[in-house]
This record gives sequence, C-alpha cells and structure tokens, in this order.
Amino acid sequence: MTEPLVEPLVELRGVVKEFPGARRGDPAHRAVDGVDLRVESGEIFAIIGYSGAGKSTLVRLVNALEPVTSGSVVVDGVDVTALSERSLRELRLGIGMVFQQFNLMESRTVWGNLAFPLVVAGRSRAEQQRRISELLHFVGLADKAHARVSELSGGQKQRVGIARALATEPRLLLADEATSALDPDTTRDVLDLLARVNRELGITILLITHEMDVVRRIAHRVAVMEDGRVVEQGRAVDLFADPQHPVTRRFVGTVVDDLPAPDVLAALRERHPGRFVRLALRQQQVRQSEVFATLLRHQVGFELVYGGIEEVQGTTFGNLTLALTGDAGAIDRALAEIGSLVEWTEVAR
Ligand SMILES: Nc1ncnc2c1ncn2[C@@H]1O[C@H](COP(=O)(O)OP(=O)(O)OP(=O)(O)O)[C@@H](O)[C@H]1O
Repeated sequence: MTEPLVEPLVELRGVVKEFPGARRGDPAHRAVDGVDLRVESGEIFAIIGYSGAGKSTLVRLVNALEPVTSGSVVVDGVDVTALSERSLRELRLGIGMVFQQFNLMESRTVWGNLAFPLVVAGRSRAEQQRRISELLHFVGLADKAHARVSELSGGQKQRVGIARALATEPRLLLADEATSALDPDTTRDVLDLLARVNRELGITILLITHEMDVVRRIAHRVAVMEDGRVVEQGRAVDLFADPQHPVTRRFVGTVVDDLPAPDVLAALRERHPGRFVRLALRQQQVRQSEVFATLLRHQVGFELVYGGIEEVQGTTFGNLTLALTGDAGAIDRALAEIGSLVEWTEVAR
C-alpha cells in the first residue's frame, strides 16, 4: 500500500532571521537560526520554547510580517518570501491570527469587531450578517453580539478573537500564546474551542506556547525551540514518551511528574526502607497490574512513594517510584521479569 500523500500547508527550509545589533557596529542578533519545519494540512502543530527562543519571530515570518534573512517559507504552495505587497495582503486574508492580548477594538461591540475583517475583505452586508451570526454560534457567544468588548471576560474576549480570526474562512490559524493571559479553567475552554476549530472546520493550527500543558491537551505534533533553533520535533505523544533533548525533558517534566526533587527523595528514604525503582509507564505498555502481580509472586513488598499518571492525546503516561522490600535475590528476580513489562530504572542514592 502506498502512503497517503500529505501536503504541507506550511514549510520552512533553512530559515534564518537576523536583527541588527542594538548599536552601530554591534553584531547582528540571530533570532531564528536555520529552522526546517513542515506543518501538514489538517494538524495542530505546536512550537514550544522559553521566552526569547524565537517563537514569535518565526510566526511573523510565516505570515510575512517580517522578511526572512535567508531560507524559504512556503505557505499553501506559495513562497511568501518572494511576494509583492499586494499578494501578501491576499495571503494574510487566508491566515487567521489569534493573540495573547486579544487585540480587539475594546470600545466596539462584538458584532463590530467581527464585521471589520469582512468589510476589509469586501463582503456584502448580507454576507456579513450571515457569517457573523454563524461565527457567534460556533464560539458560543450568540447572546453577546451587541455587548461591548470591554464588558467581556478574558475567556469571552478570546472567543471573539478566535471568531474574528475565522471570519474570512482561513485555511491556517496562527495562535501566539492564545491562552497565556487566561486562568486554568478558561484556558481549558479556549483550548477545547481551538480543538473544535481544527476538528469540525478542518483548519490547520500553528500555535506557539511556553506551556507544555497546552501541547498535551491539543497538539498533534510539536517542535521545541531554543536559541533560534528547533532542538527536537515529532508527534506530541512520542515527545512525552521519550524526550531526548534536555529542554524537552524539562518541559515534559512540568506535566508528567518525573522524579522527586533531591530533598523530597531524601525525606522519602527516611520514611520508606528498601530499594527505590522508577517505573516508566508509556503508551500501550501500561501493564501495572502485571507488574504488581509479579512483585507479589516473588514475595517482594512494595510501596508507591511518588509519581502520577497523565494523559496525552488519549495515551497514558506516568512515572511511578516504588520502594521495594524483602529478600535481595527475590527483588532482583522480580525486577528481571518486570523488565519485559515496563521500563524501570534504579533511583540513585
Ligand atoms: N524587532 C526586533 N529587533 C531586535 N531583536 C528582536 C526583535 N524581535 C525579536 N528580537 C529578539 O529575538 C529573540 C527572539 O525573540 P522572540 O520574541 O521571537 O522570542 P519568543 O520565543 O517568542 O519569546 P517571547 O515569548 O518572550 O516573545 C529575542 O532575543 C528578541 O530580543
């Protein structure tokens, strides 16, 4: 069977962006340093990195708000680095933008904010009416059409921001820290809405974030950025299961409890005698009951001293630290068997 042809909606090849140094004679600053990236049509792709990693700059290169220093940026089959101002305006009509600070006209009504991009796109009155009412229903704000934006909560504002981004029926949505100004509950609602935009409307989403929880909740694939470079990329589940780069490990550690901190570990050792091992529960390999049955069969005592289970895109992840007690030989034999069920490591003293 041949692989289905998946066409990238966004493709970056060897992209470099330099900004001039602050003073004359200062060296140029490389905000983006040779990035290769493919965002497939229909997916939610996340770029994660700490502040200053170059994420926002990268997004500004995709919608050509900034010119690249070198490399190519292809959106929907068109190299945006070679477009005229006029063609750029057309390109941007096909890309919706969602911002951290919403960027709405606060003193205008929700309706007025949604009408704006439609007027710019030259839609008739009747079309504006139809589209705005459709959008308001989709984002669950049909009763707020005539409210001023300044009267809305942060979560409602971001719903308006998303509706506005969708107004001209873009194929691609760029979301720049769309939930970073929101509390955890509202963040969840807005992420659910973005997932619906992707699932029900088939819109590709490229989002940037510094929160691994955002990636865990909605991203299909993810690229990790540090100092202008992509240090690791792949399916979100694979990065959670087996992060390679230290930056990725740090991000994954914010969501999946890895190991207790040294002081916690010391306190745990005071309270629990025995040999500490850590089980890494991953994807389909989660067979906890078999692990515990094996320990019991070898008459090894066990206590769960640290850890937790999380879900990433319907897949279970977790790290459990156990304190094992009993005959040393029996523990060795039990661990040898357990090695075929799950990955385990000794927790160093
Ligand atoms: N217009 C500019 N002129 C000069 N330097 C810039 C400009 N825009 C960004 N930079 C620099 O490029 C680097 C990357 O910035 P960028 O905003 O892309 O990072 P980021 O990962 O999005 O971080 P944050 O989340 O803090 O915005 C930073 O060192 C920043 O100071």
